[in-house]
Amino acid sequence: MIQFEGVTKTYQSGKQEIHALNGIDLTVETGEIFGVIGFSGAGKSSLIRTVNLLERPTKGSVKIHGKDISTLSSKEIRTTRKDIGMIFQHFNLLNSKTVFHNVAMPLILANTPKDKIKEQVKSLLEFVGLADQAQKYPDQLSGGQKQRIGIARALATNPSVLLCDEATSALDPQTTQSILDLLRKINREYNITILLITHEMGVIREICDKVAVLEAGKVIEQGSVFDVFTNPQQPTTQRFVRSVMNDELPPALMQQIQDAGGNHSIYRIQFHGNSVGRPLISQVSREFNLDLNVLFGNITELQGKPYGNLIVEFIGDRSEINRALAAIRQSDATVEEAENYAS
Ligand SMILES: Nc1ncnc2c1ncn2[C@@H]1O[C@H](COP(=O)(O)OP(=O)(O)OP(=O)(O)O)[C@@H](O)[C@H]1O
Repeated sequence: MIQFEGVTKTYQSGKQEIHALNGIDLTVETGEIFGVIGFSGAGKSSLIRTVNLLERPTKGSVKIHGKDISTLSSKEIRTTRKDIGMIFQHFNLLNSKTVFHNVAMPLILANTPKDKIKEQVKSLLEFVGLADQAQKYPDQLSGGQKQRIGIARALATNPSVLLCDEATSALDPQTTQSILDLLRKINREYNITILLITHEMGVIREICDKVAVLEAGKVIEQGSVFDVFTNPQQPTTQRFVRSVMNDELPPALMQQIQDAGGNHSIYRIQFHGNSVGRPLISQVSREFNLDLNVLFGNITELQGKPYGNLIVEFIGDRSEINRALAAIRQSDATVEEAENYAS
């Protein structure tokens, strides 16, 4: 478990004070994949650097498995470092050393016997799918392969926590997917807690259990990925969610609605849980004698749960529309007026 309690980080830049973190309270439970998202300058790197002991909080504490890491003795720091693996956007490999040597590095530093190193590096390279690349140099490999070496190196000391600093930001979408699959495998098979920072909401959607949104050094929203994606509260969170959950009407259709004039009753309906599989729209149309014009729709999966999103024009008697909306709200669905689309 990682706990941030009132974490503040202030940098001194000449005479200027830069408040990178302003009282962060977050708890990452053991075995969780926790994502922190924010735009550039939000404070993500500063946050992750307080966990790997590269920065000390100006105020507040960071606890790993209940222990405040700022009060550790140098011996405890060495032990704690072994318990925290880290991977980086630009991999941070030693280009003059072989793949084998890069992965072996943390074990060499920990004075591990040579035969043990050989055995462990072999099994790590097998785990990340690079068993046949041990004698190559990083420059001879692709970005995805380099990140796999980074991951093998991070796992060498059997950490219980893995920190990922924009680990897929330099990779193409297909390679990103394979690295995210590998991270999920590490989490599930070894119960390693993963804390990742990213500016890509797709990464959060793909593998995280929980998410926190960071803005100007503060957590402005946090929760389960399902809750935050289906009901984002803050404008910044809504922007991030929109970047991956395309639920906007095509401009030509929007124009058509506006050109038609009149009062449109256009609503956004979100289906969760049991309501996803039900023929709610046709039932409502029949029962309340309404025409329902589906303008947009998609069904996706979040954390293994189906989630549907429809934008629907209700055509018919106003009082019947109101009754229909009340009936939809009674099921596992939420309805809100899509005001932007009305003329
Ligand atoms: N060592 C430092 N000295 C002075 N200011 C710093 C230092 N490190 C970060 N900052 C400042 O702190 C703020 C937060 O930076 P940080 O790198 O933590 O954000 P970030 O969300 O990781 O951004 P990016 O995605 O661009 O890396 C920024 O205003 C940055 O300029």
